Amino acid sequence: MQLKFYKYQGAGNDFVLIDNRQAIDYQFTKERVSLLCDRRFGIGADGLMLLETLEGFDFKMVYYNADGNEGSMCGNGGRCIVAFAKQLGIITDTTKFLATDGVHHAKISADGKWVSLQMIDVKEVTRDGDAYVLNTGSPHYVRLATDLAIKDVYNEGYAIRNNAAYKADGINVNFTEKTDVGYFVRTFERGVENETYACGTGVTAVALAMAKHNNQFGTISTPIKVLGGNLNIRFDHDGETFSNIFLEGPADLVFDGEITI
Ligand SMILES: N[C@H](CCC[C@H](N)C(=O)O)C(=O)O
Repeated sequence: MQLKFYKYQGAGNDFVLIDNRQAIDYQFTKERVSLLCDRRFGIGADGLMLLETLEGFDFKMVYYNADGNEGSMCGNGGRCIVAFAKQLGIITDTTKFLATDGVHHAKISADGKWVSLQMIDVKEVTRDGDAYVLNTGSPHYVRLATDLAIKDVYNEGYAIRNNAAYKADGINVNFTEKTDVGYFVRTFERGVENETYACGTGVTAVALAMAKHNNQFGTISTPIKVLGGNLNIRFDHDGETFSNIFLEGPADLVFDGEITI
């Protein structure tokens, strides 16, 4: 059978999107998803998403990591699926959808290429040595770094993701460095098991962790540069809770096609 797919990217974090409103008679097993996401044997992507119908919501987002495991929340994927919903004519400029971590609201520009996505509130930020650990829909480790442009993110990220504390459940590892206007971030992603060009829940985690690190309170806006582009995080911090968190950035359709499955 032929599977119609759409390939999107948000700041270089790329995804296969499938319109599953008609509930395709096909099991998206771990093996099948990892093959579809394989850059040599398949379409190639950091993750795969199904857009499904759900009463009370514009749609439901089902997210799989490139290794085929059903993942936790994906921020850039969330932004891309909002752009996909607009392209399909399901939404116009605002939306409410359900993802694995709960309800998300988002806004999309008239040209469909810029998405502001509300993320879940965050209350708990813990420490692991000099790093910060928090869950922004997915679990993240955030550590300040120097000379980030030439850092060995793959090997250092791999070592942290696979150490005794994180090996079983995995974690996404973010390294960050201050820039003139905000932060530069590079991320080793669980489920891709490699560095990606951007990670939405990861840059969100960095923005929150740095607000805590720098004792910043009130309404904060943090521009973040990643390998694949630029993102912005807006949020409120009252000293205990991070709320009204918005991840903002580009989302683009790259191509669409059909693949024999
Ligand atoms: N790329 C994603 C993160 C996917 C989450 C995944 N790597 C996991 O924790 O299972 C993002 O933009 O937030």
